[in-house]
Parts: sequence; structure tokens; C-alpha cells
Amino acid sequence: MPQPSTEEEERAETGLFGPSAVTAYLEQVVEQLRDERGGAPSSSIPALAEADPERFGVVIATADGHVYEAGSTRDEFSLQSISKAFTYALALHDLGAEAVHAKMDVEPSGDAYNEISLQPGSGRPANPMINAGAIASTWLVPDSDRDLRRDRIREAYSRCAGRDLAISPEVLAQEHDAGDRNRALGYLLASAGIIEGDPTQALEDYFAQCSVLVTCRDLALMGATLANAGTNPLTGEEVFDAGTVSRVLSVMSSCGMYDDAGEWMVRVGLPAKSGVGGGIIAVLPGELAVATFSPALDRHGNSVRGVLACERLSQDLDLHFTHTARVARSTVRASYPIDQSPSLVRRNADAEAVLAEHGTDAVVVELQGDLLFTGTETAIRTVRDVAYDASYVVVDLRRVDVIADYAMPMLARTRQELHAAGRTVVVVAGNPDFGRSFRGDPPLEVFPSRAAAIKWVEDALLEEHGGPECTPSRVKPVESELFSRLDPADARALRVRTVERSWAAGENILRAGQNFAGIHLIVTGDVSMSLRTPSGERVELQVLGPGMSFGELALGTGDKQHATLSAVTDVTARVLSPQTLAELEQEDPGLGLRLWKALARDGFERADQQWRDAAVHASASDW
Ligand SMILES: NC(=O)CC[C@H](N)C(=O)O
Repeated sequence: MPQPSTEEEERAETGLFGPSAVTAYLEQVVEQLRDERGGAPSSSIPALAEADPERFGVVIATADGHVYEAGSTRDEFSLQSISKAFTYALALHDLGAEAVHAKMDVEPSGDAYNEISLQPGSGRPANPMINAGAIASTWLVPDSDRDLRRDRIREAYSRCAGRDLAISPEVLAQEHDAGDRNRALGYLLASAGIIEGDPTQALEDYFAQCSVLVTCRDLALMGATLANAGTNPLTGEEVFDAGTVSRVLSVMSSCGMYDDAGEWMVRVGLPAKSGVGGGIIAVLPGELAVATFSPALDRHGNSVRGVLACERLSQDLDLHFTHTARVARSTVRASYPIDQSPSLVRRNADAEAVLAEHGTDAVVVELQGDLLFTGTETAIRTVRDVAYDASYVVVDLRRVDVIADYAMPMLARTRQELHAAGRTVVVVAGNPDFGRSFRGDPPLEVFPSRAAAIKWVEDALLEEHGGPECTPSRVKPVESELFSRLDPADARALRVRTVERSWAAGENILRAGQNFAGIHLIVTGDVSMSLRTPSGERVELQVLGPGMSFGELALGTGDKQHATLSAVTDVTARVLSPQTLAELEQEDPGLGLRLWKALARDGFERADQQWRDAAVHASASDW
């Protein structure tokens, strides 16, 4: 079955941009280590002893399924002991950790992989990565009614690799012929009651799993399945549950490289498993897997070039588990007072004055990435710090990918603590689950956009620090912004020429592109002004409230509405219709001229305000 290719591979074949920089790096590593000629292929069976020691491949497969390879990455070789990690996973998956732990411990033995040894006292093998534990793991995998044990094992490996892997009959026959030491282990396990009954079939199935043929690329995808918590990142199929994978990786960390495991964790720092066929997989949980292949082995039975390549990648790419803690510092994307990114609501002069004075009393904290413990701790510390000086905190979760279950109560408690101290936390979240993150009493305000959240906070600040004139629910036309620029007599003369119109919440009032439909003075309710992007996305520009006007800008844009106006709430307005305006020019040209001057001043000020808002919005990133 052909090996599945990824999009990068297909694109790289087109040659448009050439191989990725990651591939180029791996090619450089292969070339620089190719001259390392220490060690020799395993002499345990002819098929291994005859392997070409010059073959050398390195692959990185990311936990989201991107594969980068260099060197001999498509040549097949036998899996050998790397199989142990995956058979152990299958036994855990089938029987559970307790049943498996009754048959083998999880302690590093410090012995060679084929040591004839069981733990004193318990009589269990020290761990599943040495042959004694591995044979016990194989025995634990039950035949299913559909498949023999060895088919179940091979099929599980194939699901991790993303393609159908085969057992080499030649290697299997040679493992069988050379298997007396393993048979001694099998009967020792039976004598200790670890294997119950005849160990023969388990031994044959163990030989079979060692004889499964893989390529370096297959190994990397098998490792990436472990890095991706048990789900194959290319096929999306869950092969093992996350708890099983966590246990397997833990045991690989302490035992996967046999009596070189301690040195390995210091120099490479990744859970790994090697095999005398010349393969190694190393896994950075949640991020990637590295796979290497070169048949020449050191005295521990680990590939010489493979170990050097893993050390090199760990050091060059900072893969060591003690180096990957930086991600927490990137949890906080930005933090700024709301007056640096005011809402889209056009406020009257009184309201603007109050917000200018109190706008720093509310702060936005934008979070991103995964809120695991360190990310959550950083987020909590930041929210508490900003809340020290601010009464309102807007926590923007839209760029957060994951909030760990244990983080939810920590975030909820933080909100309660701030509430008890007179602070209010509101949340911006597209994911409804995230809205639960800060839940508690009083009920949490969750908004789909930051603009809506900031409007809510501004309204709260105006209610606290401004009078009713800041957030009027009703404004007479003669007190509107536009008419207040005129003499009272002119305002009254125009008021009698208006007609009342009303719209229900959600109703369209004016559409972009339609002809001028008159000057509208909002008496009650909120009106949203929006545009459609070329891709059809609706972008809200402003929210207008009582006392404000709309529709007149069409006069400056060729009599066509430049934006869509829709009722956010129920709306009533007084309208100077186009016909009324035409009659006014005939009947009282002086009043008409004074109206146009007031419009011009209002328009220029509004345009200036919009440019200033646009500059602020551009700096405060997208809405
Ligand atoms: N470390 C290894 O890869 C050893 C595998 C070999 N088939 C054995 O069982 O001894």
C-alpha cells in the first residue's frame, strides 16, 4: 500500500518553492553525520547482519501531521524492539494499567535489553521495554474473535503508521531460529506465573512483532501518533487513549534506551525507543516525533548515527523536555485600557468626557494558546494585576485554543475573588465552553466580540460616573446633535417638517447602495452601521444611539447610501425626507443653507472621529 503523502510533499514535488527549510535542515544533519561510522549492524540474525550500514535517514513528523524527511527514509527494515512500546500500549488499551502492572513493573533495570532477569520478590519483569517485559506484554494481548494476537498487534502498528505494515517471513524465520534466549525468558516468565500456561505462542507472536517491516517515515508517524495523544495525525484515527499514551511515554523516558536511558535523558531529553534493526523514535509530547534509521549499533544496541542525530536535533531545535516551558510567557497576547480601543458606539459630548476621564478604569486582557497550568497561572496573575487598578477587566479568549478542565475552577475562583473586591470580569469568547471558564455568581457576561464587551463596560462606566445625559434613552429632535448646531427657531422650524418612522429590532433601515432616503434623527433605540467586505463578511463600523443622525452621508457619496443601517433594538426616528428637503430649498433657502452648514460641520467632525477611531482600531488589532 503506497505511503500516504502530505500536502507539503505534493507541493514540494512541484518544485515551485523547493523543499521546506525544515527538510533542508534535516538534509544538512544527515550529510554532516554520514561520516560517523562507529558501531556495526546487529549480528543477532543474518537479515540484520547483512544490512547496509551506509543507510541513514532522519524524519520529523509533527503532532498535526506534517512530515519532513531526509536520507534513507523509505527503505524498509524490521521494527525489532521499537515494537515493544506499541504492544505495551495495546495491552494497556485492552486490559487497563492495573492488570498490566500486575505482570510487569515500570522501573528502569539498568540491564541490557535481553537480560535474563525478573524482579526479586514480585517475580515481575522490571519494565516492558526489556525482552522479559516485552514478551509478557505480547502474551497479555488477547486474541480477538476476529484476529489472532499477532494480527491485532500488526494491525495496531499499521493504524499508528497510517498504512498497512507487513511481517517479513524471512526475518520471522530467523528470529524463530535465533530465539533460544527469548525462549528461556518465556519459560522463566511461565515459571514465575507471569505468563499463565504455555509460553510458546506468545514467543512466536513476539518474534512476529519484531519482524514487522517499517520505514523511517512510518516510524515518525507512529511516534507522531504518540505525540498526538494516541490519534494518528494524518488519518485522524484514535489508536490509543491519551492515558495509555501518557504511561507509555513515561516508561519510554526511563527505560526506552535500556542501560543508556540515563545518559539519553540528559543529552536528548525525550521519551524514546530503539531497536536493533537500526531504528529510533523520540517523542516530544504534544508537538512532534523524530525518527532515525541507520543499522550500525553501539554497545547498548542503539543506532550510533541515530543517537547522534537525536542529540543534534534536540540541541539545535530545543526539543529537550526541560527547554519547552517557554510557551507560558506567550499566553498574554496584549493588555491595554479600553480607551485605547473604544467601542463602536458614537457617544455624545457628555459621555465622551466621562469616558476620557474613566477609560483607564477598564482593561482588556487578550489571551492566546493553551491554558494548561503554566498558561493559566500566567493568565490569573495578569488578570489580578490589572484588576488592582481597574474596576473592569475584559478577558478576550478568542485566540485561546484549549482551557484544561482543571483550569476552569481556577479561573472561576479568580473571578469570584475580584468580584468580592468590587471588580467586574467580562469575557469575550466564540467557544461557548470558554464562557463557562469564569462562571459563578453573578452570572458571567459573555460577548461574541470585543466591541460588544467594551460597549457594555462603557455603558457601565457612564452609568456609574455620568448623569442620565450620558446614556439618554430618548432624545427630542431639537436636542439632537445635528439640530443643536442650529438656532432654536431654525431647529423648531425643521422639527415640524419631520415625520416619525419606527423599526423593530433586527430590521434593516437603509441598505448600502440604495438612494438617499432622507436625514434620520434617532429619538430612541440603537442603530448599527455596517459594511460588507468583498468576501461578504459583515463589518460593524459604529453603533448610533438617541440624539444621533444617519442617512445624510449619502448626500456626499453620489446620493447612494455608503453603509447599511439596521435596528439593534426597537428604534424610532424623525425623518427629513428628500422631498421635504427639496421643498425647503424652494420655500426657505436660507434655512436650507443653514441646515447644510450644520450637516457639513457634523460630517467633518464625524469623519475626523472615524479616522481617529480607525487609527486606534488598527493599532488594537482586529475587532
Ligand atoms: N533491542 C532489540 O531490538 C532486540 C530485538 C530482538 N528481536 C530480541 O528480541 O532480542
